[in-house]
Amino acid sequence: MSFISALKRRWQDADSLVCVGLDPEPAKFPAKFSSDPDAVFAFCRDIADATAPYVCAFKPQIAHFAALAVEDALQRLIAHLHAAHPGIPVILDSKRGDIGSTAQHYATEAFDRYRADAVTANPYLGRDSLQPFLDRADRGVVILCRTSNPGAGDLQDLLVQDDDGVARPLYQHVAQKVAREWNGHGNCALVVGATWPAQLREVRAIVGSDVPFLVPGVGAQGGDVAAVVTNAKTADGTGLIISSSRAVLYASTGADYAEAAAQAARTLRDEINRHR
Ligand SMILES: O=c1ccn([C@@H]2O[C@H](COP(=O)(O)O)[C@@H](O)[C@H]2O)c(=O)[nH]1
Repeated sequence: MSFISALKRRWQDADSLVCVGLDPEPAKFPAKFSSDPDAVFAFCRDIADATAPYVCAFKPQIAHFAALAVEDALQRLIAHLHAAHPGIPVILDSKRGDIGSTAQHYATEAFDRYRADAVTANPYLGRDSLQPFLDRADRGVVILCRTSNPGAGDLQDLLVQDDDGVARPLYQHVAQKVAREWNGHGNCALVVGATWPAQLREVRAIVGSDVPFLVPGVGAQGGDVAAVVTNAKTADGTGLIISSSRAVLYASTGADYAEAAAQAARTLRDEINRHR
């Protein structure tokens, strides 16, 4: 099943738009992991198993594994997610982007090595840099549009003339490219941060209802859940993958870490659903 089909099914089956981000930081792990040589895998597995009933997707962030030189733990974690939670799509957050010949290797890394259902990608190098990802029709390509960080506007807000001579911010061009040219296989999604409610509304107006949004920035970054849902949901009350990492992962650093993570994911799901 394609990424988009699996996502749509999961939105319905779990009645959830929540994505749990898997961003391991061993310094924040509960004490029981201090002498575990496989702590990164074990902690992420426990969090995923506890939160699975409440999510539409998982999003491991590759830098958190690579910095610790535990890419093998990421590989085993994604294998575990597929085996233990079939039907929950896995989005590898690696924000790749390079010339086409190298991008081909990044696509192989994400989809064949890690077996991710979707990958985040940076559009800055243009269409050919995304093509190896776009060509994998069964997998998702989640393209950075308006990111959640405070400096997002430094480049993404720069005004650029479109083909009709109208000046638009760069992030709107990305949205237009996806809607009009890059989504031929129907496998694109966009990253739009929860910290930018006005831009969420603008981008939804540009792309319509066929392009899901991955929305990081609720929880630790302070994004307003109600504004996200109100401004960016589609007519059927879906269209969103609202991602939270630290606020779920480290809801408790005590022995109850898994239960606390499950509670945080459930609470977020319920808050989102009140506004759908
Ligand atoms: O615009 C973006 C794109 C990606 N991210 C990633 O999402 C999580 C956010 O973590 P929180 O702990 O929920 O703040 C993290 O992996 C980022 O790399 C983003 O925040 N904004």
